[in-house]
Amino acid sequence: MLHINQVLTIAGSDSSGGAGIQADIKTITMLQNYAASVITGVTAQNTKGVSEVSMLSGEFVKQQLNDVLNDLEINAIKTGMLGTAEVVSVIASVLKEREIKNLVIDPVMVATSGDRLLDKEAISILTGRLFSLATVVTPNLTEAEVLIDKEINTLLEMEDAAKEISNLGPTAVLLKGGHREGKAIDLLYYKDKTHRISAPRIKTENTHGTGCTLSSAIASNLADGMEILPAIKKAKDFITSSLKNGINVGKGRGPVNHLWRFEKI
Ligand SMILES: Nc1ncnc2c1ncn2[C@@H]1O[C@H](COP(=O)(O)OP(=O)(O)OP(=O)(O)O)[C@@H](O)[C@H]1O
Ligand SMILES: Cc1ncc(COP(=O)(O)O)c(N)n1
Repeated sequence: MLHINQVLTIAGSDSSGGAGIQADIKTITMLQNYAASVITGVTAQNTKGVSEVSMLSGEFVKQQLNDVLNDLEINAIKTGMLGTAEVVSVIASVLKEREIKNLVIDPVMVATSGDRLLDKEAISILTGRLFSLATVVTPNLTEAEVLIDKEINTLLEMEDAAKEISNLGPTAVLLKGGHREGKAIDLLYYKDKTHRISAPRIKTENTHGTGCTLSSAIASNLADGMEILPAIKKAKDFITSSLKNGINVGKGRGPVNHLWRFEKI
């Protein structure tokens, strides 16, 4: 019987299919792993923005999570849109109790369109209770600015920020530079060292779901037993390729898109 590694995404649904749970399942599947999904909430959303968010109760999220973890052999977990303090609390309690090994936290706060996806009061619970369980946290520039309460402009400021965020307890911090100009440089702070993970900037409007795709790819690579640095580098190659293949779906920022050409190593 074929063995397949199992990856769980805990995130919200994007009705237009480009970000959130839908992006995660596509990514994990493309990387030839099995995707389970605990849904935290549902967004009414398209490529132009989010019109409505409806969150599930903490209790119902907990039930989904326990049902999955009681049955499947999950090798890695990624979290995306968590929405409320109640949901973040429940997830932190369950994951702490279960001693999860490979946990990637994408601290989704605001969609590219500017719509809020995490309540303000949930941020301190996210940083105080979930970050310390994480293998990697993957803030974008705006999220990092909220986390350290400082503006970040230069690469050196990005380095300092990644280091400062690592004080919140994750094993590694990948500060994404997708929203800057020039090369797409992400900064990894891991084991007291900074690494610049760089790729050419792809000229495209179709960037919906880049953060979700990157964090799912990292989780999937960790599930395969890869170490943190190669798992992140391979995920960066994956998102760069998926950006090159972005498709014109919808009238706003279209989704990234994957080609069937990634062989398992
Ligand atoms: N135009 C681009 N060309 C190349 N790489 C990019 C581009 N835009 C984003 N990236 C890369 O995509 C990944 C996601 O980064 P980004 O900063 O966009 O995260 P995000 O804001 O969380 O994503 P999202 O836009 O989905 O919210 C990073 O590796 C980043 O460097
Ligand atoms: C359900 C959900 N989760 C995450 C994002 C962030 O992705 P993006 O910043 O690309 O809009 C989103 N838009 N929707």
